[in-house]
Amino acid sequence: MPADDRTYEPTADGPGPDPTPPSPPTPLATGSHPAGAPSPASPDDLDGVDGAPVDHGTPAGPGPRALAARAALRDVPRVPGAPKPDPVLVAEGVVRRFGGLTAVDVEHVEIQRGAITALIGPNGAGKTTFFNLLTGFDRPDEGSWTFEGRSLSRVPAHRVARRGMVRTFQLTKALSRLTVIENMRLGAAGQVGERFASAMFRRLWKGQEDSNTRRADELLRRFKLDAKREDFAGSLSGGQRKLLEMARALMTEPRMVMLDEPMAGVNPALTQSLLGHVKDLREQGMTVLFVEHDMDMVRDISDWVIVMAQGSVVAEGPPDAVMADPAVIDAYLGGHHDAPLTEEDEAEQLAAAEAELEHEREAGR
Ligand SMILES: Nc1ncnc2c1ncn2[C@@H]1O[C@H](COP(=O)(O)OP(=O)(O)OP(=O)(O)O)[C@@H](O)[C@H]1O
Repeated sequence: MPADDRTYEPTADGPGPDPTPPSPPTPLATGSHPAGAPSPASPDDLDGVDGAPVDHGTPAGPGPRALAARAALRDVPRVPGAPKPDPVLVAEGVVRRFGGLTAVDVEHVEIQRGAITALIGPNGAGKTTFFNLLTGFDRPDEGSWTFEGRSLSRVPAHRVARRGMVRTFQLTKALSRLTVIENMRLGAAGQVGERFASAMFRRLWKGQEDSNTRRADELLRRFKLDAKREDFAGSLSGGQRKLLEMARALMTEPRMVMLDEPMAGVNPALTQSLLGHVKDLREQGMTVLFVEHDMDMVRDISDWVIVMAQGSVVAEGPPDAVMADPAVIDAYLGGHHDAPLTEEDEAEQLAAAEAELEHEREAGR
């Protein structure tokens, strides 16, 4: 299958060693930064890509677009699949099975334009699989969805990006071996996974001194990564990688940005800066959908929260209401991956992992 037509690009390779481990999936726990606390922003954070000042509403309170998003969602019924006043993304009957396991079974979901929506749920709830489907990195067994009123079903990832919807994906090993500016140039091509990264990169390298480079440099300045321009992406800290992922996603000037665990592996020193940047996306008129286990972040920046459990949407509403919902707490407590492993489970998982490794070794011979 030609590179441009592939639909599934697993990004199993995570980033290299990070100074801070990812935050554990603590069910609905709160941590270092207070719920709902505004994030302090430096004056630099208030500049848009084009230099226009952007008010993301800190530290004085929510910005104008945040207030508008919350007002628009105020009367939305707090039920799974609730219709939104101005949905930018509508998914209908999306099902993805892996053998006998139904990983995603979303009856109906709508994402409000211009709002920050969090997608939460226990480990294995199907959040990442749903992200992969919506962004063309995987194909569903059933279902359809539209973005800005046009069908996106069966549209491959790079075309999804061209339509204005991008997602961040982890910096794979291949991308870690490229410099920061090279990663940014690659971002101009839309979303590509590791397998195609180097091929795409060679193609892009030809016209390097073009407008893409100018935009890349503007974004690097905005995300305070300009000093790292020529460094290998693999040498960045966990938080800087997240910033790079976000900056790279903005290369295609998207209207909707999907962030997969933006806080995982981020040093507390960079937390507020990252939150500020996500709020900036909303203040610039973008829609944000993000998967996150860090409930502080969810509370702090979301206008709306959608909860998945066992593949389905089980609750929706504003952050505080959702987090107090007994059905949500049950869903988390019922998340089988969150339960402590028994010794037997542990031995079983170890044996399965060893068998898989052995299988790979044999296949490689
Ligand atoms: N390629 C695959 N092959 C087989 N099963 C898969 C595959 N991808 C995901 N699954 C299974 O589908 C279910 C949903 O996984 P998914 O990663 O989407 O959950 P998640 O909510 O993103 O979890 P987490 O919060 O831990 O990232 C899990 O049971 C997972 O093991």
